[in-house]
Amino acid sequence: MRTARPLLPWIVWGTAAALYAVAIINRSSLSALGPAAQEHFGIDATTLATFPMIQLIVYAALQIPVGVLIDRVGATSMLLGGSILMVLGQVVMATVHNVELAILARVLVGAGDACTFISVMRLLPEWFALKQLPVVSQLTGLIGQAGQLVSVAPLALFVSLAGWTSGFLGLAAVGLLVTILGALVIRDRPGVGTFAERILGKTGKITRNARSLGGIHNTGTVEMAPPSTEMIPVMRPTRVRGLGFWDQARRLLRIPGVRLAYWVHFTSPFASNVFLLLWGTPFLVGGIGLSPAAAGGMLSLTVISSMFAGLVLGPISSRFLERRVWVNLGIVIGIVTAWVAVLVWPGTPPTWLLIVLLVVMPLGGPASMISFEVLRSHTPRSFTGFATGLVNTAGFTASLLVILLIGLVLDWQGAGSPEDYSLSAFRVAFAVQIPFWVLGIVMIIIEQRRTGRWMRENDRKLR
Ligand SMILES: NCCCC[C@H](N)C(=O)NCC(=O)O
Repeated sequence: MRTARPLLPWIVWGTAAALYAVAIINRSSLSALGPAAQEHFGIDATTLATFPMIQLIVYAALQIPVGVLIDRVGATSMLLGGSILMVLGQVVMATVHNVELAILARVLVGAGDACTFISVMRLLPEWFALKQLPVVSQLTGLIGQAGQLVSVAPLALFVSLAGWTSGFLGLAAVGLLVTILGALVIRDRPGVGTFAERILGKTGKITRNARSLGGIHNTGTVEMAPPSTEMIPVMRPTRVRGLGFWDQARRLLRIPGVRLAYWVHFTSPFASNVFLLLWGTPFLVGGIGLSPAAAGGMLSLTVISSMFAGLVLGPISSRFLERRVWVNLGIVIGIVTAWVAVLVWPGTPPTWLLIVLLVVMPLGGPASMISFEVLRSHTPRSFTGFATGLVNTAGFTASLLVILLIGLVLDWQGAGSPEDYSLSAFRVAFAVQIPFWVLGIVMIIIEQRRTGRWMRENDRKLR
């Protein structure tokens, strides 16, 4: 039973969330620096577009391996290791002029980024009560979003003032500072030493005092109940240790709640990822006919909307546990409706409709965090890293596929470059999202039913 309300969980979380915010700054560091990057490396727009794509592919491909490693070596080590990879990536980015090495830099950034979010998510249930988790998870997403804000105007300003090399070295230095802070502050769970303590072989007073906050891991007895849907008899940590990758995957995927979490994450965030990562500005400028400045203004709506939703959805999903998947589904249906209205509108969609789209679509990001709540309710702790990696792959795979398909459909219509963009070509191209939504919605409904049946059959209650 947790006995006190100490500050340490919040300090650990705050530091981990700062590492996540820096990861997001690194992730999107090229988003406002496209022209500067083209000039620095002497590359065309197509080569520039491969940078975020490669980064995303590396990110998505590493989710499951990183999740497995988190379960083996702990979230703190992976979080700090990821941060060091991003520091190295940005140092390479700062110092090379060669495009191949710049791609290597983006691979390092993508790999480091892949370690961050799921490590932070893995730390949370060790430090917070179940009831607090939805709010703390949403706050984590919100802080990441703040990182996104920094990576747009402030970073571009900094690089334009300090120059390319100093700008990226500055970013690497910030990364190194938060990594050092993380090594001094973050602990896998109460009672376990910080990274620095473990290296030095010493356990400080704060760590020793924090033991009383711990549950299952410190004493060997279950002081804090695991999620009530946990399959304790089959999946105790001691037995799991020897399981191979495929055995773990099979056992996880046999749990309907894990599959449900996967589809929730698959369905909700891809529309806004696709829009913000690549196709939003080309659509607003080349399709709708807005000026780049007006398009930028419209895009900033997405950040505000997503941050607001992050604040609201945490308490909602904590309060309405049984209905959280329906909340997610409602948001997805809202996104689909807004998009379909834009796609079928005769002529250029009016500004109010575009505003509705740009307010509703980004709700999918915070809504996707509900998948991690669902996951937590159904996954044994010893599998959480793996399961979080698996679920986090879903939305990013969908995003990558949709990004690629939109490009292909534009090319297929002969509208693949800015001078050939047209609203009608974008309409056809953005329609590739529809089968992804249909698949996701159908699978959510199927897995939600299976999960309900599984819970009734196993006499489980959702917590
Ligand atoms: N406030 C938006 C949070 C979106 C979270 C997103 N669905 C996600 O899974 N993010 C993973 C990451 O690495 O950022």
